[in-house]
Amino acid sequence: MRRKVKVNFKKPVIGIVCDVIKYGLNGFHGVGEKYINAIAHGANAIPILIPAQPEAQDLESLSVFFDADFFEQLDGVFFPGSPSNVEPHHYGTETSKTPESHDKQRDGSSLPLIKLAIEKGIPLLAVCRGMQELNVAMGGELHQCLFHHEEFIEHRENKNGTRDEQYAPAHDVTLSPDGVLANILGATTHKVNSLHGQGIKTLGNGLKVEATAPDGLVEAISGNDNSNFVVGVQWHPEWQYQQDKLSSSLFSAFGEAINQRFKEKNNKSM
Ligand SMILES: N[C@@H](CCC(=O)NCCCC(=O)O)C(=O)O
Repeated sequence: MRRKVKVNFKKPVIGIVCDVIKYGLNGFHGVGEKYINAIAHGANAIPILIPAQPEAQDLESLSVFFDADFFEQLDGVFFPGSPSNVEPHHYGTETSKTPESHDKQRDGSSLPLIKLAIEKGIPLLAVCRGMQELNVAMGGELHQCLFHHEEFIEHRENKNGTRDEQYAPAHDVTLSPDGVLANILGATTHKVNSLHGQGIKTLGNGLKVEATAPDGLVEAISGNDNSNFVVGVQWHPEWQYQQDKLSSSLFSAFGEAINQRFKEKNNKSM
């Protein structure tokens, strides 16, 4: 029988789900560095990278290790951005317009983990692809190519721009006056960066709109049960988060939510 391993960390721990990236013929599990930085220093938590669990070319399924018992020991979970797209069959569309950009293993990790985190009350923050996953996990649909729709402004970055140019503020968002983001910012408009080709088409169950772009596209969402921290943003708050009030406040608010869970867990086990 497998024994339950309990680790007592001195600080809150946030699990970050990995992408699976192919280098040559081999798969590597990884997370963009700027996300790890913002979780560690912006949310003040130990970042732990969670490998994708579904079986693959060189991997027997890891679900026996990364199960509900494991995830319940985390203080928070973070779903970072990625150039890959959620496979559309997860939201009821069989034909993919971007078949070259999928990451089946990440889908197979993120989507069940989002549902588990919400069910178990584990604080959750999701960025860009992560926000799209949050919507899909809750039964929502995505536009596969926003740029095929005339009603939307250009939400993609200029691929020829420098990194600073690509992550520079690109358009305004209007924050819902009674939402989590407006509350932590103390204002209802903000300028955000924009580096995505997909976007929310229909909203998932149990979610509410936190922010919209000038073209009406949903730019941020949250759980409509205020008892737990569940937030997803389409932009990239992790980019130079210290220099932007909404970004730094968002990571601090996530940090406060996970710290609260950390303290409650420690009190229970005393
Ligand atoms: N592929 C999706 C999601 C976009 C996204 O998450 N981009 C991240 C880019 C790299 C990074 O900064 O981590 C879409 O195009 O909508």
